[in-house]
Amino acid sequence: MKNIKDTIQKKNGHLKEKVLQFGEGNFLRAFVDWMIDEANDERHFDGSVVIVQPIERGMVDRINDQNGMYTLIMRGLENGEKTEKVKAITSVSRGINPFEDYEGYMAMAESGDLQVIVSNTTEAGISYVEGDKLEDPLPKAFPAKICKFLYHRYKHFDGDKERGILLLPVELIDNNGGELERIVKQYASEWNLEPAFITWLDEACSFANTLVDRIVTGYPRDEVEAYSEKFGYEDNLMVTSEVFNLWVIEADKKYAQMFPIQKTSANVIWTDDARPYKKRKVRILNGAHTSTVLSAYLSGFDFVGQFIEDADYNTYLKALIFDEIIPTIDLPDDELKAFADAVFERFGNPFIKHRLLDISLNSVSKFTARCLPSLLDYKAEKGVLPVRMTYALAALLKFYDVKEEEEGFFGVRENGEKYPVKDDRKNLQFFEKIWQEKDITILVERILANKDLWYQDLTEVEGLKEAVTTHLHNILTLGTKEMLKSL
Ligand SMILES: NC(=O)c1ccc[n+]([C@@H]2O[C@H](COP(=O)([O-])OP(=O)(O)OC[C@H]3O[C@@H](n4cnc5c(N)ncnc54)[C@H](O)[C@@H]3O)[C@@H](O)[C@H]2O)c1
Ligand SMILES: O=P(O)(O)OC[C@@H](O)[C@@H](O)[C@H](O)[C@H](O)CO
Repeated sequence: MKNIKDTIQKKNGHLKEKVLQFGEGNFLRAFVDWMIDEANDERHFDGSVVIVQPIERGMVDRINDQNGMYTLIMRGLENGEKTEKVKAITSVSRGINPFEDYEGYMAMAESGDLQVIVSNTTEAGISYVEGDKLEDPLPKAFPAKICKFLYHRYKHFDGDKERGILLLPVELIDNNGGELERIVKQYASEWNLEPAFITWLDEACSFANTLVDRIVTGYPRDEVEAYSEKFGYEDNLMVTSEVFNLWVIEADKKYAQMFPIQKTSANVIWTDDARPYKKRKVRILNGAHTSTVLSAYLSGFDFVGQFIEDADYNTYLKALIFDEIIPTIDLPDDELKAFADAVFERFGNPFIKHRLLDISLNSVSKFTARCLPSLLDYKAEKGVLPVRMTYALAALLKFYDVKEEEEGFFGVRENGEKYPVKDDRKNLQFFEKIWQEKDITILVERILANKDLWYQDLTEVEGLKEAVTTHLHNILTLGTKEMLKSL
């Protein structure tokens, strides 16, 4: 069977390369590149995307093998009706591996066509790494790479304010644009770059805070053959997602003219304040994922859709969202409830097979960022601890009862199956060691006291140690699901 590149005509081959994208993962390809594809189809943008691989191991070769093209399959319910929309995405002009083609990568800094930089380097990407230098061809930290790239551009164009860049990081951390800007400036100061460069960053560039929302389930492993048959071509980069999409961008409205993706059917909001949207989404949708999937996986489920169908998990999740998370968010009640109802519908999407093990990746930092704020706010407001959220923390501890083997760290679920646990190696080593402790009270105390995990000593939260110890004890004796039913 022929490949997509030999079957589909690249309709936008003539476009100017206006966007540089750090990250070649499923999410960006099913979200940003799709929006740009729509904007090109409707002749609002006329720009293509150059994808840069942010870390040494990646897949830009595979992207180039397909001439940047791939198929996006969007599936879901619209007004209760099942819907499937298929689109061959042709907005990506090419991929660059900067570890192999440094010149090609830096040439982009000199491009007069370039207007926008998008990034998704996971929650780990926007961070400071000590020791990165301007002389390093590719500094390790992503913000250091950006600082060097922008400095090169600034020098090349002699500080021309017309050559600034709109930066749109989509990493799911608080204040993503602000953080990227802060660390870029930290490197600029450490590297003694001239003050005029900082002025250029301030006046010609914009680091926008953004919030993204779309469930992207990636390569449809089990359905690839059927889809290839249907499309009449082979595509190694097929990606599946839900139909729902939302991109909230906090930036000056002038940028909406330059990058007019809101003119398409994509759901894009340009705003002065993205924080309420972010809080609502991260606490309700991502918080619900992280507080449920570990327990559900231990109980024997593999996909989100399965636990939504289960009466006990459904009841647990409703109470968790409506009684424990929503009261901690300061937004109109009807808006929050509408969003939560939509999340239930999205989790129950009959087409979406969202693997619990995929969602479980890096659950410690996810719990800290996505669940802990709700738990602590609830305690502060009501004076008592939220029972389901504390249960979720106990389930996390059980999920991280791991042992290291040659291929990584593994836990064992209640049906005896082994499962991989993926997280920071230091965290996993800590959990392996601590689980040798047989006294549950001591075990919980040591885990909650570890500030490297939670950025604070959780034993200082009144009653938390006791609540988690009781839940964990019951999980170990009654079983994860039996314990959940009793909440
Ligand atoms: N899949 C979704 O439903 C979804 C939705 C919204 C946001 N996201 C966010 O997108 C991120 C990636 O998800 P995906 O589905 O594209 O995964 P993926 O595995 O397909 O892609 C991961 C991407 O992250 C990059 N990356 C990994 N580690 C990095 C590091 N240390 N520094 C810099 N870059 C790094 C990789 O190069 C790759 O481009 C997740 O962290 C998630 O928070 C995902
Ligand atoms: O993608 P992660 O691994 O950061 O988190 C897992 C899910 O919670 C996440 O992918 C959601 O599906 C997504 O954030 C929806 O917009």
